This record gives sequence, structure tokens and C-alpha cells, in this order.
Amino acid sequence: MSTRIAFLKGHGTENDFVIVPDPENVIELPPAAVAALCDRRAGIGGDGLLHVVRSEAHPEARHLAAEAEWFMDYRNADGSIAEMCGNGVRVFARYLQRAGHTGEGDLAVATRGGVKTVHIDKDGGVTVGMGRARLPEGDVTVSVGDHSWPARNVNMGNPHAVAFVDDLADAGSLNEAPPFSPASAYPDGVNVEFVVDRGPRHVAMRVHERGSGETRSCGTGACAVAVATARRDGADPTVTGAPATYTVDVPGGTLVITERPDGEIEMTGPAVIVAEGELDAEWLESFVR
Ligand SMILES: N[C@@H](CCC[C@H](N)C(=O)O)C(=O)O
Repeated sequence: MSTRIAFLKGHGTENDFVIVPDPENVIELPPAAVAALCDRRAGIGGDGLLHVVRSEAHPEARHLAAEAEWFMDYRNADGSIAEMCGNGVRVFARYLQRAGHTGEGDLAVATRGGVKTVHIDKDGGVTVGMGRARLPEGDVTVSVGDHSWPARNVNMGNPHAVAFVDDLADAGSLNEAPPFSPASAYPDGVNVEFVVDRGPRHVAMRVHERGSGETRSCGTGACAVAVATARRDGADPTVTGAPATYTVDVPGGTLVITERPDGEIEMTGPAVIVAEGELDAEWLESFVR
């Protein structure tokens, strides 16, 4: 009989993840194994994978172990590594709560983008301290078919290009990564958000994620959109001293983002575990070469 490996499936605003609890970091997860797990036909299916490891047991997080017991080793659906995942970190916290590793209240989670503080609300929502946005200077253009738009460069630990469009349908099918220029703007690739206004401090977006394609939501992307929209609207809490809260509709739900006067960004949204099961270790090992 083959060995079985526990997994769970969860989502935050329909950005969905395969969760692999592996506290001691003993499960081999090369890119091919991650891509197989995230495959929606031949695997479990997901926009990404949350490898749940104790910080002490992971070489990339050991230095953060005193601040955060758990490390979110996040992978995109194609197996590539990303610095941060805003929806993923909420689902990660929900898993830790369900597994009895944390209760209600604040929880520190180590990520490649630094330590994030997560608050599990009593009403089911989860709030994450996402850190500060960086807005590198430089003109960027993104295109889809015959359309092209100027885009705002926003870094939330991972790179985003935010384009304001007349209609979300203008972004087309988003089957391919939208080309950008100059080609040197994002040497490691970029997540691209398309945004329309819905009302005062209320926008809607679609996203093409680096390493995952079009997804139903992107938490870091929603934060990038909130900051880009605030600057477009002339709102900069670090200058005015007044917090700016934006509601960001994504195809899979709604996220609420607040930028505080100290520049720190908080994001609130749902985090749901939908299933729990066992993987066939032999099947997974067939992708480990
Ligand atoms: N869906 C995530 C972002 C995941 C990483 C991204 N695809 C990248 O490569 O930077 C989120 O909710 O933030």
C-alpha cells in the first residue's frame, strides 16, 4: 500500500490553493510536482500552492523563526516561486487555526516578502498587515491585442502593473500574459491588473497573475490597485494624515483595503477551507526527478 500525504483545498475570494502541511519540510516539491498538483484536470487544481512549514525547518525562513513560527512557502500554479500572496496568507492562517496551531487574534506568518501579521476576525473575515507599497518611477505600457494603456508600477513585495481601462472586457480573454514595455521593466515578470471605477473609493479589477494566468482574485494585486487608485485620486495618507479605504471588487468577491497614514496597508477578506484529503505519495513522487 502506498504512503499517503495530507492535503487541503482552500480559497480566498476564489483565488484557490492546494495546501500541503509539512511542518518539518520533508516533502519534496519541485516545480513539476507543484504544477501537477495545481493542474485542474490531472491534479487537485489551484491557482497556487501553500506549503506549510515551520520557519525553523526552512532555509529561506530560519532567520525569521524568532518572529514567526510558520513559513508560507508559496508557489504559483506553474511551480514558480513568488514573494507574497495576499489571498494565500489569509487561507494559510485559516488552515493554522483549523489545525489548532493558533486561536483567534494576531498571528505572525513568515513569507519571502517578510513577516506579515494576520488577524482572524470573529465574523469569519481575516485581516492582513500587507506592509507598505513601493511605487518605482518609470513609464510602463501594457497591451492586449490592439489596446494599450499606461500602467502604474506598484510593488507589494511582488511586482504589479496597474492599468485603468474603460471596460474590464477590454482586457480580452487574458489567456496570455499581457505584453509590457519597456521589456526591461520587469525582469522577473509581473502581475497585471485592469481597473474600472465603480463609485467613490470603489473599483473593480481583473488580473493576469505571473505564473498562474487569469485568476478570480489577487490580494497583493488588490492592494496595488487601491494604492494606484488613491494616487490617481490625489490621496496619499502619508501626506494628508487621513487613512484611505478602497473597496476592490474582483471576479471572485470583494476585498477591503486601507492605507494608513504611516503607509502600512491592511487588507480584509474571506478565507475558506473547502476540503481535506490524502495524496498518493507514489503519484507525487513520479514528478520528483
Ligand atoms: N494571488 C496572489 C499572488 C500570487 C503571486 C503572484 N502570482 C506572483 O507571481 O507575484 C495574491 O493573492 O496576492
